[in-house]
Parts: sequence; C-alpha cells; structure tokens
Amino acid sequence: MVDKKLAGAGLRGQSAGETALCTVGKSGSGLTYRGYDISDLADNTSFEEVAYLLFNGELPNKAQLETYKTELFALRDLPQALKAVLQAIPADTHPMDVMRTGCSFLGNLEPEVDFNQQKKAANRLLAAFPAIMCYWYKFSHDHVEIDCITDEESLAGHFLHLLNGKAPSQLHRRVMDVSLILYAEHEFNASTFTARVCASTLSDMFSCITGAIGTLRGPLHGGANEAAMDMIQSFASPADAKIQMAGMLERKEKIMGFGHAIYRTSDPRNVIIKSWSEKLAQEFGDASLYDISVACEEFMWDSKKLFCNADFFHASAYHFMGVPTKLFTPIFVCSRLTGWASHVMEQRSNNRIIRPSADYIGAEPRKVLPISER
Ligand SMILES: CC(=O)SCCNC(=O)CCNC(=O)[C@H](O)C(C)(C)COP(=O)(O)OP(=O)(O)OC[C@H]1O[C@@H](n2cnc3c(N)ncnc32)[C@H](O)[C@@H]1OP(=O)(O)O
Ligand SMILES: O=C([O-])CC(=O)C(=O)O
Repeated sequence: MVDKKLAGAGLRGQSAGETALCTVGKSGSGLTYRGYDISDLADNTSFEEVAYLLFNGELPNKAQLETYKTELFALRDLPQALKAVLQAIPADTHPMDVMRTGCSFLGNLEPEVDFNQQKKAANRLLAAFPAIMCYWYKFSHDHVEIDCITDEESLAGHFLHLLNGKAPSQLHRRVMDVSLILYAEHEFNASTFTARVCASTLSDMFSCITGAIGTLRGPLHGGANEAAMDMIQSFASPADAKIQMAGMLERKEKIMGFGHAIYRTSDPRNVIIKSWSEKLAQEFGDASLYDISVACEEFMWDSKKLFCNADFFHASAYHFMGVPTKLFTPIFVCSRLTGWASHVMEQRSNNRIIRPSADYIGAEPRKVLPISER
C-alpha cells in the first residue's frame, strides 16, 4: 500500500499507542484481526468466533465456542427497568441515541464495579445490543412489545429474527454474520480511540462504550452507511447516478461511503460485502439498487480515484435483507462493541492516561480589564 503524505491534522499518520488486536493497511488484504486476514475470517469463521478471538487472543475450539455461545445466549434478555426506559424513548429519536442510552442505562443497572468483570460487561453488551435496538424500534414504530429471546443460535440470526418477528433465511443469517465480522475491529479509528481515551482515565466499561457510540454516530464515521443508502435511493438509474454524482463533486460535497483515512486504494471489506450484496440482489429479484451502487463505484474511481469503504455496499446489502435504513449504524454498534471492548481491556493492561499536547495559536498573554472598561 502506498503511504500518503499527511499533515498533523486529525493526528493523521501519528502513532498514538500500541495494539496487538489489528492491522489496517499493512499486510495481507490490508486488514487483520490478531494476525488473521479479514477474508479468511469472513470465509471460515462466525461472528462469535471473532468476538472470542478479540476478547481472548485465540480462536476457540469447538467446546470453547459452544460454551461461549451458551453464555451469550443466557445474556440476551433485557431487564424490565431497561425495557421501561426504552419504551419512554420517542419514535423520532435517532437510533444511535437509543443505543447510547441503552448502553448507559444497562451500566446503571449492572455496573462494572471491578475490572475483573470487564469480559462479563462486554459479553452482556454484546448479547443485549440486538434486543436494545429491536425492542425500542418495534415498540416505538409498530406499538409491539417484542419478546427479547429467540431460539436463534447466532447473534446475527437473533437480530434478524427480533427485527422481522420470524426466522431469517440461511442466506440472510450468513450475510449478517459476515457483516458483523467485517465491522468488528479497525485499530485506532475515531470511536475506538474515544473508548481508549475513556479507558485511560480508569473509567468503567459502560462509559467507554457509551462514548464510543456517540463518536461512531457521525456521518464521517459509522453514520456513512445510512447516508450512502439515502443517496443511492435518490438515483433513478445507473446513468442518473453518474450525472448526479458529477454535480455533487462539482459542488464539493462529500460522497458518503467513499474514501478512507488510512486505506489509499481500496478497503478490503468492500469486495467481501459487495459480493454478498450481489447475491442478495439476485435473491431479492430486483438488482437496480445494486446496479446503481456499482455505477457509483465506477464513477468515483474513474473521476476521483476514490474507492468504496466498508459502508457503501453494506447499504444495499442491509436493504435487501429488509433492515430499515435508520438501523444501519446501530448494527455497526452491535459488531464494533467487540473491538471497542478489546481495546478497553488492552488499554487497561498497560495504562497511562492519554493526554496529548496542543500547539497554542491564541492571543498573546494579556491582563483582564475591569468589566466597566471592556
Ligand atoms: C467504517 C468507516 O467509518 S469508513 C469511513 C466512513 N465515512 C465516509 O464514508 C464519509 C465520506 N468520506 C470522508 O469524509 C473521508 O474520506 C474520510 C472522513 C473517511 C477520511 O477523511 P480524510 O482522512 O481527511 O480523507 P483524505 O485525506 O483521503 O481526503 C483527501 C481529500 O479527498 C477528498 N475526499 C475524500 N473522501 C471524499 C468523499 N467521500 N467524497 C468526496 N471527496 C472526498 C476530499 O477532497 C479530501 O479533502 P478535503 O475534505 O480536505 O477537502
Ligand atoms: O478506520 C477508520 O478510520 C474508519 C473505519 O473504517 C472503521 O472504523 O471501520
């Protein structure tokens, strides 16, 4: 990968610490979790195996995986007090604010009082996030109080089942599982760095994750998949997409789902989710959204050498599986929780408070004038 000249803005290009969790833009296809290439993980593991890998350092064997899945299964339901809070959140609330509140309130009910409980707290959030999202969504939008337990084996299937009120197809289960694997971890991205800064003050797990959710919410980070969906849906055809996008670039608008702070020529997650999106389009029986997405990708590369990041083809993939656009970024939370919590644990294992310096560009030293003279 080619290194880009980067000025200091946004701390770009500066190392802000060490990690054994992930490499971005370095070896293999460009993304590894604990030494495993992302394409290998996406082809050969489940999201629960990846969560175990991130939390424990090694992939589980069969018995360890079964034990872990049983543990997560038992942690899926929500306490009544949390359901009551979710019921009180209005339907027009941004779903990322719901995730933030859900996480924070669970931390009130089941606080991490000792760092020995860090994995327990992380697993609790991992198991409960799908229900936090779907319980609020179904209650506020459809006036239905859903049961937060399903018999689905995987968290991917559990989420789709809660959302649609019925068992998903094998294809949908697998695509959601792959999606959760792709989004799980990404080194020192903005939301993870937020979690690490919070952890460095020796704060609790729920505070670290709540802060990270707030950071992921923005359209320059996790919010891009929803913004990409809105844009793709506004195009009438592949030809129209190219015309509209040319206008957006002319007006210097940012095109969501394209570009990356670290990758220079491609995001290795894109080719994976793109191929699943194509399969879903065939199953859906209407490939127009996929064809428009491909036209966007071609146009951006031809005109600006900008490539799709992980978010772009996630938009059509989620849409084909019947996921409402406003829940796209909350799914990212359900997955990235694994990366965030692993970084919190790693920060704690070798901690020094994160406190960089700033280059001062303000006024010269001066005296306070009495208020009557100002
Ligand atoms: C899972 C994730 O979080 S992936 C990221 C999701 N975010 C998005 O998709 C939002 C759209 N993309 C962007 O805003 C950016 O590419 C970011 C935030 C991801 C990276 O930002 P940076 O590191 O500053 O990008 P980079 O240095 O490569 O940008 C250089 C120039 O390329 C152009 N550029 C980069 N991305 C885009 C884009 N998506 N659309 C149009 N122009 C772009 C801009 O002209 C930018 O300069 P300027 O914004 O200072 O005028
Ligand atoms: O690494 C980044 O800056 C953003 C990103 O792709 C991610 O968090 O998955």
